[in-house]
Amino acid sequence: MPDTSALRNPVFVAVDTLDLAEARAWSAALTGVVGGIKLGLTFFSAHGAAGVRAVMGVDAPPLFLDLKFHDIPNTVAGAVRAVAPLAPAIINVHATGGRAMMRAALDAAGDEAARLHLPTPKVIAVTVLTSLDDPDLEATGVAPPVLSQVRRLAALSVDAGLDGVVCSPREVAVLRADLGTAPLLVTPGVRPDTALAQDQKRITTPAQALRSGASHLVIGRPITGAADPADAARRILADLESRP
Ligand SMILES: O=c1ccn([C@@H]2O[C@H](COP(=O)(O)O)[C@@H](O)[C@H]2O)c(=O)[nH]1
Repeated sequence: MPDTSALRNPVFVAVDTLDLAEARAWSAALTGVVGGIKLGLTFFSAHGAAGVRAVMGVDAPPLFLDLKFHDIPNTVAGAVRAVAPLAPAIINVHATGGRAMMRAALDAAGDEAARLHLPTPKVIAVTVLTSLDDPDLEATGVAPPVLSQVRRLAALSVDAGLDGVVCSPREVAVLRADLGTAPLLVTPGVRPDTALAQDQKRITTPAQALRSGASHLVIGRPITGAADPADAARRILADLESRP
């Protein structure tokens, strides 16, 4: 079974590119360095399941297939069944899809993995995108602060039986206190001190995210945008190891 334990290596690199050759090169360079590879909407929309297979070599670390499904329960269940043969370690849905949709995703993931004799993927839910702040949330019709909405959706996700949530590292400490040690708390919005925030609005450093209780850190452009992605990832990991 793929090891999704964050304690061994918490960093999942976000491979966000339209270019298949570039994705393969990053994956090869980062295999053995990072704890996992995250493929999301950019890559999957361009290359689909065949692209995922091309990027995930035999030695590749666990796959987080970040497709953020958000639809009615029957449709999400179908999408989950469709990606199950790719053997992702983690898949996700939007928590705002509601309890029945999250249950449908969970059930489909378990049933299809069993049918295919594959390990069951962890199913987690996105709470509030890390690119949103309080005014952005309010503009969507949801009352701020973001933290309240994150707590509400995280509680709903765990109550629905999901394995954890995607949140910003800024919410992790509160969610650990709310939910305990079991749920995966997967955090994008992670930026080393020297990196630009870019379109991320709720960020912390990798060390702060881990110290707060994140189980997995999703880091994309600070690694893939570097001249030497493997070196950038090693620096982040060395920094994490050097801190108590
Ligand atoms: O709330 C969310 C959910 C998912 N993401 C994804 O994580 C990576 C972050 O990449 P960076 O380059 O480190 O910003 C990206 O693939 C997003 O789709 C997120 O950022 N926030």
